[in-house]
Amino acid sequence: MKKLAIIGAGDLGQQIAYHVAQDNQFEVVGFFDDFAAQGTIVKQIKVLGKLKDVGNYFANKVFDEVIIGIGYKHLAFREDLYNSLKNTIPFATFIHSSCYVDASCSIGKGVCIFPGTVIDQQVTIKDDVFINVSCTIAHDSTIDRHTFLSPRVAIAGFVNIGKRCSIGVNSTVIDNINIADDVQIGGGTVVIKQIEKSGLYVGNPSRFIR
Ligand SMILES: CC(=O)SCCNC(=O)CCNC(=O)[C@H](O)C(C)(C)COP(=O)(O)OP(=O)(O)OC[C@H]1O[C@@H](n2cnc3c(N)ncnc32)[C@H](O)[C@@H]1OP(=O)(O)O
Repeated sequence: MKKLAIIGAGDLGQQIAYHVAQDNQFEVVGFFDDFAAQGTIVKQIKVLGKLKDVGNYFANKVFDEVIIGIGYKHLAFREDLYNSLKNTIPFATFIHSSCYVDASCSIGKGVCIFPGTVIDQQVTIKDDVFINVSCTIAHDSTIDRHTFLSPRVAIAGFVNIGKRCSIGVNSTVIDNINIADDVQIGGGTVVIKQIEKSGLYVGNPSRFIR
């Protein structure tokens, strides 16, 4: 079994560690976190070091692959971190075994998909996307890099979601919609029109608030 390290020992990192271990896909060997002391035990998993230490631990074969457990409030940081490591450290792709992902889909590196998600035909999920529990992504849609889907997001067919977007819990995006980069969607939002500029959108139908 491959050995996995997780960057971020906070809530999201801990949830990833739980699902990965419970699903028996990787052996989780430790966290890297700039805000937790080296050697601290978090949910029975050791903090191996800071982010600057990732390369050394990989060189010493402590882990085989890494995944990022940094949440939706820090997507630009996530992108920088991913780009700084991607040429030297292998990123894991974790798809919980309870998900249905059609064989025609393309799933990038560093992608993490929590239990119960359904992804239909010809969907593209680019690198470092995080998808929380029970999302539905219908056919021919694309989720671009470093985007975060909260629980139970529903995305219809032929939808394109940009980079570094955060889609709130239980939101809906109807078919043939394009959402720009750096868009944040509040919980329960219903998107029925194109979103062409970055910012925060809420409500049914969605409206720009800032
Ligand atoms: C496993 C997990 O937990 S993953 C994380 C899941 N979490 C989420 O999905 C959270 C999504 N976050 C939200 O929905 C938040 O309300 C945000 C980010 C949209 C806005 O938060 P804030 O910046 O604090 O905005 P604030 O609460 O001041 O609201 C601004 C206005 O938008 C409205 N508003 C805020 N959120 C929503 C919403 N989800 N739907 C409709 N209206 C909303 C407010 O009523 C307010 O309207 P008003 O100016 O007419 O009074």
